[in-house]
Amino acid sequence: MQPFVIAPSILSADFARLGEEVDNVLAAGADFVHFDVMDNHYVPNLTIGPMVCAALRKYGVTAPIDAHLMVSPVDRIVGDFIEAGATYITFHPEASLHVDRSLQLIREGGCKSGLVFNPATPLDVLEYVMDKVDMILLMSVNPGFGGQKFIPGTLDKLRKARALIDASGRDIRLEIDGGVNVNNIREIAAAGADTFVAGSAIFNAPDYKEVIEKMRAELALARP
Ligand SMILES: O=C(CO)[C@H](O)[C@H](O)COP(=O)(O)O
Repeated sequence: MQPFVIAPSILSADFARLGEEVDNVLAAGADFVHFDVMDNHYVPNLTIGPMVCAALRKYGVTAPIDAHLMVSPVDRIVGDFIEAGATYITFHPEASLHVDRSLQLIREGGCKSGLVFNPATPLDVLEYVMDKVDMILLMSVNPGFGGQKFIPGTLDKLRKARALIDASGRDIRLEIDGGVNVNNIREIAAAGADTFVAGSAIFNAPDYKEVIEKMRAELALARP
């Protein structure tokens, strides 16, 4: 299993001070920057796009940027995120007409690729593209908004995804996104996740370092 990674979702950051917020959360111990892209079409909200990703790189952010595309269509915007300096590009299989091609586009651009599954979306498609994904992201809320409650049924789905990854023998990250906090992160890790997106739990806290340290202490108990 891969080392644990904490990926704060900048959806809950103060957009007016985004560069500073990203600096602060990385200085507080975060590993990745989780970058939520919403198009007011695939999901009922509108956020940030490749220009903001490029701006963060220009500002000096060197940490991996994990771009979660909640957009449809997918392929048209993939090249822009590759250019903008994204590290991972993940998308929802139902949002792409040609899942295999979208994954190839991401890899050919030099980025790591991944698929995202909503709470009620089955994992079936993985059977055919396991060799083309570097990350599997399970949504533990319905996508579109931060600050929602973790859907407990996701724990079983995590166990299924973990079994698929282990059976594949490949180094694929298993990321979880939605309602992750200090109180549930250990149970989520025990179910198989290794990469943890947390938005409101980190950015709504007065001290980012304290929350991230508490999360790491819980993770250490999940995998002693
Ligand atoms: O993708 C998302 C919503 O679609 C967010 O990343 C996610 O919900 C994180 O926010 P929080 O930790 O507050 O639940």
